Amino acid sequence: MRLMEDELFPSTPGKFKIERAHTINRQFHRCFASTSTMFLWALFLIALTASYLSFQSFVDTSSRYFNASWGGMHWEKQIRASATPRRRGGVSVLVTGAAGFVGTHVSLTLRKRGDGVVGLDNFNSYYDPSLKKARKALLTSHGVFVVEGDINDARLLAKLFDVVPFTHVMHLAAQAGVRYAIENPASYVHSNIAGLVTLLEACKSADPQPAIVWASSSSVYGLNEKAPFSEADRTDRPASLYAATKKAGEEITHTYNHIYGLSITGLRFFTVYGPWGRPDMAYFSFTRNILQGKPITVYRGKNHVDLARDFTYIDDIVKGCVASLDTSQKSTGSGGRKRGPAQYRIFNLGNTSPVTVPALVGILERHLKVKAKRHVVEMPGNGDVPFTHANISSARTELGYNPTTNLEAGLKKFVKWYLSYYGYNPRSGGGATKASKSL
Ligand SMILES: O=C(O)[C@H]1O[C@H](OP(=O)(O)OP(=O)(O)OC[C@H]2O[C@@H](n3ccc(=O)[nH]c3=O)[C@H](O)[C@@H]2O)[C@H](O)[C@@H](O)[C@H]1O
Repeated sequence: MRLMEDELFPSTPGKFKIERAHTINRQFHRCFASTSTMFLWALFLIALTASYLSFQSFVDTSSRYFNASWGGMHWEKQIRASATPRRRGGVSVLVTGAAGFVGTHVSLTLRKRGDGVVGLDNFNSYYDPSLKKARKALLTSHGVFVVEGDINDARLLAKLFDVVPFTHVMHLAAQAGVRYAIENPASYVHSNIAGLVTLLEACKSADPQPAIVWASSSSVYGLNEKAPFSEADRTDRPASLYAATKKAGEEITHTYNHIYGLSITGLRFFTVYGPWGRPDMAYFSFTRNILQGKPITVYRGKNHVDLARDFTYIDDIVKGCVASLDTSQKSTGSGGRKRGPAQYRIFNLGNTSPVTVPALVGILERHLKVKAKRHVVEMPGNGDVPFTHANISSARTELGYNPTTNLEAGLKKFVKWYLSYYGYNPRSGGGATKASKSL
C-alpha cells in the first residue's frame, strides 16, 4: 500500500516528476488553505450561532420583562407615588384583595384621609371580573395604584416590600363564599392557606416588618350554639371548608406572631353587604333575580326555623378595619427574627342584630317595589350554619367600633347603587343590564 508521502514526494525526481511534485505541492497548499478556511468558517458559524442564541435569550428575557404585568422603573415609580402618604403621620398600606368588595372600600377610605395605599388583586373569575375592573377604575381615579398579581407570587411580594417600606398590610384577598367550597375546595387552600403563608413569609422578611390586619370570618364559630358569639367561644367545629381555612388562618397567623414578632389583628366579619358588593352573596343575587322576575331560593333550617344572619353594613366594617390599623402596634421582628413579643388580636366585627333571610327578602321587595317569587327549601348540607350573632364588646372597647347602619337603611343604599350601576329596565320585567352602569 502506498503511503501518502509517496504520492506527494515521489522517490525518483524528473521533470515530469518535479512538475508533478509542484502540482502536488500546490494541491497540498490549496487543500491546506481550504481546510483552514473551512476551520475559520466553522468557527465563524459557531460564533454566529452562539451570539444568535444569546440574543434570542436576551429577547426572551426582555420580552418577559416588558410583558410582565409588574416590574420596571415606571411601575416602581407608580408604586412609590401611590404608597406615599399625603398627610402628616399617614401610614403606608398594602391592601391585598383591593379590587374586592371590602378591599375597595377600605382602600378608598384610607386614600381619602391621606394615607398611602397600594392595592394588589389577582382579578380571578370567581365572580364577574368586570365588576372588579370597575372597582379598580374607581380606585385609580382616586390615585390608588392596583397591582395585578397573586398573593402566592413570592417574587412579586418581595419586590413590593423592596420598593416600599409598608407600615401596614391590610390582607383581604381570599377565596370567599361558604357554599362554593363544595365545588372548588382547592381554591380555598390555594388562597386562604398557601397564599396567606406566602404573604406572611414576605411580611416576616420585610424590613421594617409591617403590622398586619386581616379578614377572618364569623364562619369560624361553625356549630357553636352559644349566642351571641364571643371571641373566646370555641371555634374548633367549622361547618364548611371555607370556615376551616379561615380558622387555619387564625392558627397560622398566631404562629407567625409567635415566631417572628409580627403584629397581627384578625377580624371576624359577619356577612358584610352594601354598594359594590359581591354578586355571589344572597342579598345581591336575590336583588338580581327579583328584578328579572326569576324565582329566588330561600333556605330554611330544620323544623321550619328561618335562617338568620348578623348582616353588617360595609361602612361599619370599614370603620372597624381602619380602627384596627390605627390601633395596631408595630411588629417587633427584623431580618426574619423576633426581637420581643408582638401584639396578637382577634375581633368580631358584626352588627349585633341578626335578621332572618325571609325578613331580608321583605326589605328588598319594599326597596325594589317588586314582589319576589320565593322558593323555600330546606337548607342543604353544604356548609351553611343556622344563624350568626356577634358579641362586639371587645371591638367596642379596643377599637371604638360602633355599627350604626341597620339592614333596612343599608339595603336601601345597596339598591340605589345597584340600580345606578346595572340600570333598570321595567319593560323587560325589571331586568338589570350592565349597559347603563355609572361610576
Ligand atoms: O360572615 C361570614 O364570614 C361569611 O358571610 C357570607 O356568608 P353567608 O352568611 O353564608 O352569606 P350569604 O351567602 O349571603 O347567605 C346569607 C344567608 O342567605 C341564605 N341563602 C343563601 C343563598 C341562597 O340562594 N338562599 C339562601 O337562603 C344562606 O343560607 C344564609 O343564611 C359570605 O358570603 C362569606 O364569604 C363569609 O364572609
